[in-house]
Amino acid sequence: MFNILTQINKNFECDIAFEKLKKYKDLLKTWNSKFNLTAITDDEEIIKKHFYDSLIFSSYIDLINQSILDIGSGAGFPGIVIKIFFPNTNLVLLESNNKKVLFLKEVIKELDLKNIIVINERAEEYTKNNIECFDIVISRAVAQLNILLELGVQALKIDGYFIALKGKNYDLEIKQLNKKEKELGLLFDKKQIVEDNHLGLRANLFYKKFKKTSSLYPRSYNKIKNKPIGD
Ligand SMILES: C[S@@+](CC[C@H](N)C(=O)[O-])C[C@H]1O[C@@H](n2cnc3c(N)ncnc32)[C@H](O)[C@@H]1O
Repeated sequence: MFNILTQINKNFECDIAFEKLKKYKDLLKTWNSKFNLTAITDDEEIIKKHFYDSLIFSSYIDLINQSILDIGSGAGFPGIVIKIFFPNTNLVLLESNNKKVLFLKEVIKELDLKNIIVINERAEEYTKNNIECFDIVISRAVAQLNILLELGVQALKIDGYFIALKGKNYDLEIKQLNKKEKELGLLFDKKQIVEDNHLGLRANLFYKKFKKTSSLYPRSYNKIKNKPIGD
């Protein structure tokens, strides 16, 4: 059922991981009827559009022993899936929605995942108080790049990677930044483009932190939203 994942990495062929993934999928479907966690409910679609999509980036970066912050984890993408396949990572799932936080905690308990916690807070508050704590900050489908990078950059260590999992409009989002990511202490490093019949175009963008981020960032959410960097 999960064989498609071995296209990303043949080491993903592991009974324990697949067992956890199956449990996760079942929990997602059960809780979805109460909490409306995802519009994707078909088994094959969950595997491709959530599980597979959450792992594509992992072929471009070494995740062993890395501390990772997943901003706006929602129902656990990509954070929970990363944890299942890379058990020796340290994961923080950051999510502002209470119901999603309850679900994430239930998944962690039921799948018996270790070194992973859920924080019920907004990213712009959390990152202000957790400066340079993570090797990797990652996020999928939370905000446009010119907002997202400011929300998360303070929490990233120097030389760490900010990875934004994006779709077909990634080019426009990069243009909107007007190269102002440098002001945050980030440099565009590389991109991974994958085109697929079911997923469409996926663009995983890797930014590297080259210097400390000014304490001016992140600004309040209203300021970020009304005047994103690069505007
Ligand atoms: C569209 S969902 C995407 C969820 C998941 N990353 C995925 O790809 O399926 C966006 C999630 O980000 C959360 N979110 C939005 N802004 C946030 C913020 N500033 N801090 C923390 N979470 C946030 C929302 O509550 C929501 O669960």
